[in-house]
Amino acid sequence: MTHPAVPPDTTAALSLRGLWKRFGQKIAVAGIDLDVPAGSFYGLVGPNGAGKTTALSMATGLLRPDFGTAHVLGVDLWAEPDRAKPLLGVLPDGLRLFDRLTGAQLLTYAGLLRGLDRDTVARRSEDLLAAMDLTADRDTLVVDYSAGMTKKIALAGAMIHAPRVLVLDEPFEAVDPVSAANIRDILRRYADDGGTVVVSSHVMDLVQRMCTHVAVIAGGHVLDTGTVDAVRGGQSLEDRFVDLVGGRKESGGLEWLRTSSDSS
Ligand SMILES: Nc1ncnc2c1ncn2[C@@H]1O[C@H](COP(=O)(O)OP(=O)(O)OP(=O)(O)O)[C@@H](O)[C@H]1O
Repeated sequence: MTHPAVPPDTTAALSLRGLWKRFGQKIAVAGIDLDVPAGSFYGLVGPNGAGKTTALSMATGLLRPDFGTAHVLGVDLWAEPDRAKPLLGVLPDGLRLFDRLTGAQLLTYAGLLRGLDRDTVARRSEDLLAAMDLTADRDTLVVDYSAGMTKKIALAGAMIHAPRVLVLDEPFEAVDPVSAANIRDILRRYADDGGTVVVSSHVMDLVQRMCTHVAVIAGGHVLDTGTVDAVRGGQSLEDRFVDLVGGRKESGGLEWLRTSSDSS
């Protein structure tokens, strides 16, 4: 629940207090408090429908909360969006891109929109295309990219203005293992240099290996939060997640699905 008495942590990369969102009858996020330490690699995990995307959208200026606040490095996002948004790079869930642009054009567009000059945009675009292994496809229309390539160009677009905090919803979904490893290296270097990364993911193994901190969310609430080692407490993160969230089912009930020749 909300703790209005605990003020936001102004040293944190992200400090969420009492975030709340209702869609009709459905309470998607029911009072989330969370502090993401600056310089951390923070994983947000939770079952489908837990409220991760809704919480991240409210934390990054994409969806207005019903209640609560989000501070980015001490700046109140919803009170001062013009100051807070330059600090953020965001890869939203299901992002719609201008996919009739080429990869290179899309990065140019993202850089200019962020107020960078053309030379800086050109230099950073080439660096990012190389880092994402997309140089050979720089002049291909994004509509013709694969799902993984699209994810990578969107991630590059989120990084071009060198934000202090990167918030990435499922950044590794559909990305091949080699590209995923390259992206992990890029993100780890970014965090080592003082940047903060927040990722939502369903892949517990990846979060356990990659993240310093984790928050487990279910039913719109934070169930546990802290360093990955503290949260998993000697178990694998996956086992701890299942303990916390529950919901393992006996695999009965779908008898009709069993392929047998004697079905009528
Ligand atoms: N625009 C919307 N209108 C109505 N209900 C919504 C809307 N967005 C989200 N919800 C509901 O809010 C709840 C939380 O959704 P959300 O997308 O935040 O979950 P999630 O943790 O990101 O899930 P997943 O892991 O499946 O992506 C779900 O029950 C969802 O159906």
